[in-house]
Amino acid sequence: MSELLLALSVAAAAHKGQIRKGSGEPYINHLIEVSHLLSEHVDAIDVEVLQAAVLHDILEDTSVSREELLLQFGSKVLAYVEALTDDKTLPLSQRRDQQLSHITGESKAVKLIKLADLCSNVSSIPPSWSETKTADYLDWTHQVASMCFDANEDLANKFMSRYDASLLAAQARFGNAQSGGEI
Ligand SMILES: Nc1nc2c(ncn2[C@@H]2O[C@H](COP(=O)(O)OP(=O)(O)O)[C@@H](OP(=O)(O)OP(=O)(O)O)[C@H]2O)c(=O)[nH]1
Repeated sequence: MSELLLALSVAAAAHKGQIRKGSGEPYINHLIEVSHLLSEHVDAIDVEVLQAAVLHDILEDTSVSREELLLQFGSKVLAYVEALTDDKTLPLSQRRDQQLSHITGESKAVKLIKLADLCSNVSSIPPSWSETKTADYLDWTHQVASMCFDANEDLANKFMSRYDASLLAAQARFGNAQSGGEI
């Protein structure tokens, strides 16, 4: 318990001032949701996996270093977080290619966190996104999530129900393929 609270406290300080694109909520809410999804759907989950879930964006989006993570949380948590960290200097299409080529070979723990992250993201589509951007994002999250489905059936079902709901919401908003739209 205290280990998880330490991760939440470090993440809250590091992501201070950052907001979610979809809802405008504080970014920490997303990290809480991802760890909550894991604790709800995965039996006997290791605390290191929950800590890494809370810290999964910290190297990508804040100034916290690998050395600090190693010192405070150890090599296992650092390895999980590194596996979930994209190289933000690359263009989006290359980052996506890298994710697709790596995810199949990742550990069960990394796939669980990725699946929970995508569960959160798929039901938080920013209202400012265009039809094309929304359709592309839904397709992309489905591709990556599918590669993680073997990690946990319950979480896979959760992703699919949220994906279906978001697809319906997008179709209602933009119109579906029969009416000439892209979704
Ligand atoms: N769906 C969603 N995404 C949000 C939200 N707030 C932040 N994000 C982040 O934004 C990225 C998706 O937006 P992009 O495709 O980069 O598009 P944008 O910069 O034009 O907004 C994802 O990161 P990523 O590193 O590209 O992908 P991922 O591996 O985290 O999924 C996701 O983590 C939100 O409220 N909803």
